[in-house]
Amino acid sequence: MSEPLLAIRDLVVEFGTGRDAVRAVDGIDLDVYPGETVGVVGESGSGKTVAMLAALGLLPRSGRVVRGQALLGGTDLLRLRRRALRRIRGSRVGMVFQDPLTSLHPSYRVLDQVAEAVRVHHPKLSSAEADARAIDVLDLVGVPEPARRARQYPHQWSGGMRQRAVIAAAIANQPALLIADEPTTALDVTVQAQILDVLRSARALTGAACVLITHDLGVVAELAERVVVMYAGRVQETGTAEQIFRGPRHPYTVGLLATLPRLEGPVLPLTPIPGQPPGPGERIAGCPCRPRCAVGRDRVECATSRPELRELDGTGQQVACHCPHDGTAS
Ligand SMILES: Nc1ncnc2c1ncn2[C@@H]1O[C@H](COP(=O)(O)OP(=O)(O)OP(=O)(O)O)[C@@H](O)[C@H]1O
Repeated sequence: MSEPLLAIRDLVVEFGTGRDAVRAVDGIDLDVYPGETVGVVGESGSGKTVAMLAALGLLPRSGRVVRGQALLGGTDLLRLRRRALRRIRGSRVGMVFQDPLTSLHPSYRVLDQVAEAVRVHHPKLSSAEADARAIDVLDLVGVPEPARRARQYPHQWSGGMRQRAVIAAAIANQPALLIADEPTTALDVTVQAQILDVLRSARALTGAACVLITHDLGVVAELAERVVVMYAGRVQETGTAEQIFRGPRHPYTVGLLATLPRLEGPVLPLTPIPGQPPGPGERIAGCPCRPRCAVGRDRVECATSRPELRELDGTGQQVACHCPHDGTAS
């Protein structure tokens, strides 16, 4: 395999300080290879967003990286100065967040905002050239009549069209990496499939690798080649989409999959995973999944020792569990 484009190593992120510090990301490793899509899944609060924000130098003031590396093409983003990082964001890395309204400024025309994304990284372009490039990209992401529509303001666009504009701004500079954080969650169900299609074609057009952060395994099944399952700030399982969907080894992943509606076979009621994730700042001695795990709930080892992420049988699939599933059922 080639070198990873993005390699996150032992990343630890905390909010607050001293005894009140809350560890949101607790030593994760994550590799993204050129051109691939990695789905990062987990329930709300599992640390997916914070991990990526930390890697890109976008943590809110109360958050800090305690240790770790985020290597993009070998350069540690966590050691870069703000200006250098800003240059990388929007050029080598494009970002799409959940709510397009918060990514677009309400008082500027869509055209100005996409053209600005172009101009920041190509300062020598004239404004007419940047506008033309912006209109081309809006066309690529499926905005109808882009030359006319782009002169409107975000509030004149539907949610789905606004997300297309955000995707256009994210890919305008041909990034090597696209980070999409819950890109369809705020949208109407009918529009979600269209936006997934737009992401798929954005990926194909740019050849960018993609980190797709979502709590929705259905979205991951549609787009990702590899899957990382997070819980309580840690990676619990990782493997190819095929491995995770057909032979999950971590009881938590098995539970997550049971919450997925099935298109084939009898219609079964959805089974939520019983219980709640650990609260922020809760100290965990053993496996963080144990209180919600039918397999490990009463095992002493699960209560006392933290399972490390390890490869089980030479397939590349890794799991952090003392008593993994045998992988024969999903
Ligand atoms: N601004 C903040 N201040 C304090 N703690 C925070 C802040 N943002 C996140 N956290 C902490 O980090 C944890 C992980 O949050 P994160 O947003 O990464 O979760 P997530 O898996 O992306 O879930 P969601 O899908 O709900 O965003 C949260 O449970 C919370 O304890």
